[in-house]
Amino acid sequence: MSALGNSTNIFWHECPVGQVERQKLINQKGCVVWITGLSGSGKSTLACTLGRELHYRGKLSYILDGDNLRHGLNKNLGFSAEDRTENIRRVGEVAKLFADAGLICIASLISPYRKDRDACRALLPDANFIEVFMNMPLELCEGRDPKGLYKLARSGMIKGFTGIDDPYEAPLNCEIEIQQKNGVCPPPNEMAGEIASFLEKRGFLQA
Ligand SMILES: Nc1ncnc2c1ncn2[C@@H]1O[C@H](COP(=O)(O)OS(=O)(=O)O)[C@@H](OP(=O)(O)O)[C@H]1O
Ligand SMILES: Nc1ncnc2c1ncn2[C@@H]1O[C@H](COP(=O)(O)OP(=O)(O)O)[C@@H](O)[C@H]1O
Repeated sequence: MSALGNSTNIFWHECPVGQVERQKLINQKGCVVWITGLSGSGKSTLACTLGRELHYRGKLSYILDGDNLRHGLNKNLGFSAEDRTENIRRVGEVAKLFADAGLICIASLISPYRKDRDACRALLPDANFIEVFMNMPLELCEGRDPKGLYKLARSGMIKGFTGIDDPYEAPLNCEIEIQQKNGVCPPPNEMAGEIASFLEKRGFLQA
């Protein structure tokens, strides 16, 4: 019996079919690929390309995209520091469940605060949390501006926009950092291939 947060008198129920059994069934190991970076840095594009690459290889994955989750699970949250922290906490917990189910969970969120990303990492065995930093310059992201949000932020119509008047804390010890090469952003399939190779080498693509 334990007391956690606001819940008291709660019990953990073990089930005979666990993560190991599920992983054997689908011949892969559950983990979380956490993609962080500025708006417009290419997180969602990379998440989808990696999902497709894993699908081709016969591996089950699921994408948790910040923008999409704010249409449902997180629709009561805004962009204050507290709400972003709660957003990341919830997604970290959901990602942990997907990894426990045996899936390769691809989370793509700005996740601007280091302590929040580290808290998600701490929910899993360290090796099972693969942090990918989309290290693209603000000028590139702002130049892309596919949703016109940077323009609105510059004009003051959006307050607290990450990279403009709200902070982004770059990872200090991420597993994979993606940068421009000779001033050019690598194509999404090249980045996805790099992550898939990492997963293969670390043994996640077999049980
Ligand atoms: N103030 C502010 N700052 C940053 N981003 C904003 C803001 N307002 C709206 N948006 C849109 O919300 C998307 C980011 O959602 P996330 O859940 O990933 O953000 S966070 O991790 O909680 O910071 C982000 O999507 P991406 O461009 O895909 O990153 C924006 O489209
Ligand atoms: N590797 C890439 N090279 C060139 N353009 C890209 C690349 N990745 C994404 N883009 C483009 O950049 C814009 C932002 O990408 P998106 O994946 O929506 O970023 P985020 O999810 O970080 O906001 C889109 O218009 C997308 O087509």
